[in-house]
Amino acid sequence: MIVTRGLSRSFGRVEAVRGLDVEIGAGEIVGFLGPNGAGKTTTLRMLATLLRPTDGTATVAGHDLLADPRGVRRAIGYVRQGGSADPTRPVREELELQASLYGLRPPREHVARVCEAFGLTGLADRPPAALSGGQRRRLDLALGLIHRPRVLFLDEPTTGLDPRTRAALWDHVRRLREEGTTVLVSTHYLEEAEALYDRVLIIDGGAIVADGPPSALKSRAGGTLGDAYLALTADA
Ligand SMILES: Nc1ncnc2c1ncn2[C@@H]1O[C@H](COP(=O)(O)OP(=O)(O)OP(=O)(O)O)[C@@H](O)[C@H]1O
Repeated sequence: MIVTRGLSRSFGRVEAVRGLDVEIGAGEIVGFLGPNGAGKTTTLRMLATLLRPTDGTATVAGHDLLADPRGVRRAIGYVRQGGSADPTRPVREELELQASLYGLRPPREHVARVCEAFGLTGLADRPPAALSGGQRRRLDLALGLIHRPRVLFLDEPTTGLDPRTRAALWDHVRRLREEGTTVLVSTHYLEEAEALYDRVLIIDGGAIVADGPPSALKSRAGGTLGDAYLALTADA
């Protein structure tokens, strides 16, 4: 579902992502871990066609990033770190607009269900500017999921969420797995990676330093996933 070959991106002299070769199958839920500045966001932005690779290539849901970026965009949802909601448009309208951008005319009930799943029902008439940080994050997630993408990229989705909303997001990701959605999630929460992800990719200095199920990384390190992470990544 996601295949990268030598995918690379430099910013001037900074090699943010260096020759990524990764294959992620349909329905896999993959955690993307790594220190600050390791290259996670840069990778996700390239896969979402928001940033052009300086070298290498990738396909997402069978569409080539460079040859068919529109095909990629139609197949994916992308929830970026800062969120992308229009601060002035009320939540319900924003969700309906997002769905229509993907050619969907969802019945009101679908939008209502998504609002319910992310605790937005009572907030649907408010603009994002009038939401708390965590409520806005929930809207970002709802916007990324409303059109039921086959591939979902989540950039630190649970940062700033309260424990209940975080648990609700986890439930949602488990449901997506049952529906066969492929999800690549960057996170700094190791307990989340252990509880939720089939597989973990650890990136450091722009290169993948580990790739496998959390249990395999733990047994290789002879300790916790935290021990494995610390052994595999360099001090900043
Ligand atoms: N627009 C840019 N111009 C110059 N350098 C950039 C740019 N965007 C990212 N970088 C650099 O590329 C490297 C990778 O950054 P990236 O945002 O991908 O890291 P990350 O793993 O997502 O980090 P974090 O966990 O802090 O979100 C860093 O050294 C960063 O400073």
